[in-house]
Amino acid sequence: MFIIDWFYSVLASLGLWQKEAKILFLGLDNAGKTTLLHMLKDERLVQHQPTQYPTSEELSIGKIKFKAFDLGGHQIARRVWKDYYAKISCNESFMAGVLFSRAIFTDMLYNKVDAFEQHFPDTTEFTWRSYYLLLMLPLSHFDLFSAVHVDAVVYLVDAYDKERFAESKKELDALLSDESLANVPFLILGNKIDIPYAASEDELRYHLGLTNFTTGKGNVNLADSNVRPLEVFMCSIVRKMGYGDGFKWMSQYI
Ligand SMILES: Nc1nc2c(ncn2[C@@H]2O[C@H](COP(=O)(O)OP(=O)(O)OP(=O)(O)O)[C@@H](O)[C@H]2O)c(=O)[nH]1
Ligand SMILES: [Mg+2]
Repeated sequence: MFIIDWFYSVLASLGLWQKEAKILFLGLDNAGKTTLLHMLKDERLVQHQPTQYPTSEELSIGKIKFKAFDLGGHQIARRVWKDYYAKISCNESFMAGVLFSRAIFTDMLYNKVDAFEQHFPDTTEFTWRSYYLLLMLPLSHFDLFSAVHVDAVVYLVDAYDKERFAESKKELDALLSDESLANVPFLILGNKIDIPYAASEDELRYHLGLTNFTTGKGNVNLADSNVRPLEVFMCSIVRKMGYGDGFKWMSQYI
C-alpha cells in the first residue's frame, strides 16, 4: 500500500497522474442517486432499476473532475457503504482484502448466489471464504484504495417520502458521526420537489435534525475552523433544478 501511494504521489508530482476527487452518492433506496448520477453524466433522464452493485462514473463539474460512487440504498447495500469510506492504513493491506471480499460476499448474499455452496457441499464456509480472499486480495489494492479517500458525500433524501425521514436521518447520523468521514463535506439534497406536497426545505432540515448544523450557502470560508461543511439544497432531478447550486456550493470545499 505504501509503495502504491508513493508511486502515485511520484506520478502526481511529475504531472502524469491527476488526482481526482472522489464523491460518494448515498441515501436510502429510491432517493434518486442513480437518476442524479446519470443526469450529471449525460443529461439524460433514465428510469433505473434499484441499484444492486456499487458502480462508479467519471464526471466533471466546472473545473473539478471527480469519480462518483453510487452504492445503492436498500438495507443490505447499506452494509457496504462503510467499505467505501473506512480509512485503512498502509500496513493493513490484509484488512483491505477482507473488506473487499466482504463486499463481494454481501453482493452474493443479496443476489442469492449460493451456487458455490451447492457445488461444494463439503467445503466449509471458512474454506471458500479463504479462497475468495486470496483471489480478491490483489484486486483490492486498486479497488479499495481508489475509494478510501472520500472528498465529499452527496446524501439524497426523497422529500416527498415523509414517512421515511426518520430512517433517512438515522443513516445520515451514522455517517456524520463516523470518524472516517470527519470533516468530509456533506451536500444534502432534498429531491423530488416537483411532486406537490413534497417537504419544504425547513421541514426537511427539521426532520433530519439539521436546523442549527448547516454551515451556510454562500462562499463561507471554513478552512481555518474545524467545522465540517454541510448544507441542504432542495432539488428536482427530473426538472434539472436545484442540484447545480448544491454542487457549486460543494465544489468550494473540494
Ligand atoms: N418525481 C420525481 N421522481 C424522481 C426524481 N428523481 C428520481 N425520481 C424517481 O425516483 C425513483 C428512484 O430513483 P433512483 O435513481 O433509481 O433511486 P436510487 O437512489 O438510485 O435507489 P437505489 O438504487 O434503490 O438505492 C425513480 O423512479 C426515479 O424516476 C425527481 O426529481 N422527481
Ligand atoms: Mg440506484
